[in-house]
Amino acid sequence: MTSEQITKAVILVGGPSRGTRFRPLSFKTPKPLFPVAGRPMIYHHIKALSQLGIIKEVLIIGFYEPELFNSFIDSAQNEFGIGIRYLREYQSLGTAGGLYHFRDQILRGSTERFFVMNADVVCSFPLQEMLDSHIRNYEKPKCTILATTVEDSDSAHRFGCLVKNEKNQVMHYVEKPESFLSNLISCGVFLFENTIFQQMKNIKAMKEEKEEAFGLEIDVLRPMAGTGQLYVYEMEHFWNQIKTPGSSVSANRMYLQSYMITCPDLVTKHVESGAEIISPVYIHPSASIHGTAKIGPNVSIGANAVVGRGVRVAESIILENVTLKENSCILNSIVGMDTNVGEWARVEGTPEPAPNRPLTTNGIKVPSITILGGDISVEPEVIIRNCIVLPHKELRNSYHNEILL
Ligand SMILES: Nc1nc2c(ncn2[C@@H]2O[C@H](COP(=O)(O)OP(=O)(O)O[C@H]3O[C@H](CO)[C@@H](O)[C@H](O)[C@@H]3O)[C@@H](O)[C@H]2O)c(=O)[nH]1
Repeated sequence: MTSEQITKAVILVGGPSRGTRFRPLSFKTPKPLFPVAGRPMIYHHIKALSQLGIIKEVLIIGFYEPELFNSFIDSAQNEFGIGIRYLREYQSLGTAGGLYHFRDQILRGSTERFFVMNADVVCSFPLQEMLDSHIRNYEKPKCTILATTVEDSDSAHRFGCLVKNEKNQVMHYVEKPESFLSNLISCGVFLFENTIFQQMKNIKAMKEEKEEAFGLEIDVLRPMAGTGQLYVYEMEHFWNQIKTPGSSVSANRMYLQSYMITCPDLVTKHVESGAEIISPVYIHPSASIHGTAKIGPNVSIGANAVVGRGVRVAESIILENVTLKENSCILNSIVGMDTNVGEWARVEGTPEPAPNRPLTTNGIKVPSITILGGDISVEPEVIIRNCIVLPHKELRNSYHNEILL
């Protein structure tokens, strides 16, 4: 086997009925295109795939309207020189259902094997290492799963949990187990041999009879555990899920910090006005930053944003067409597009302590990052702290720990 035989990759993006925990940020932009480190979430997947140098085509599979992806696909094809297509499921077919439905497209051109990546992960994507171990070390793998160890055993139950042997073969796989199985979890990135579709054919027939959803993890991977065909590649660098808006702020930080070392062209080192930049930061070239502003660390600022005199921004994502007026301060927050923050206003949150915890406890909102959903006006001098604000609001007073509908 040689690595040249790899030709394809699939990114599973789901559709509008999924990713509800990501609201209000997914109202205008589909979650897979939400900007993290200044680029759409799945840009980072495609960038990593392009660095392998052998991927001929990336198929984005989901049940969003195809038009939503057109301009992203055009610009990513130009940048990376890889064919990229969006394939739409007529309805949610499940994580294996979409793959199986489009198997002819995936296999077209004699595809030997293909990556499958969940869209909603932030990851250092050690794809070359994963591919090398799949090819070199293993006897007869049908699939290799990218895995990582979570330190906090209490959170392992939110993922696919794996038990492996000394040959890195998966002996047990349980998707989101009710009781503790293992700290080794699936990162939602897989490498399949093309023969997987023969296996899927039989399972699919049974599923159709029962009219059940067809899931990659439960229906395909779990039965492969203990058969010697399912392997694991354990990664060392950063990985996380992006389920909540808070996790997109951590994802922003992880990509910016990593690009500062691996890809310095993707971060901004200085701006013409001479504003103080505390790296890592990404600022869109069309944004205007006053020379007395102080930006960073871990900030991304979108197109046409205007950042005024004396503004302070740290640990935040500022989307396009946002205006931050004189001496306003934004910390641990996401400011949605077309928002205006008045002079001396403060928008601040609390870094997410534990991802996926409930929004409220006993009816009281738990402190978290602040999210201004978009098209919001924050009047001068008000303080918005630990709040989630839905779009199209005028905030004339200060609010703490509230969800403003
Ligand atoms: N095309 C398509 N995509 C889908 C569908 N359903 C979900 N997806 C996409 O498939 C990915 C997995 O989503 P979920 O099914 O919601 O699973 P999860 O809770 O994120 O858990 C998965 O990822 C974890 C790592 O982040 C894994 O640990 C876990 O085992 C599993 O693979 C996401 O990118 C989601 O958008 C579908 O019907 N069709």
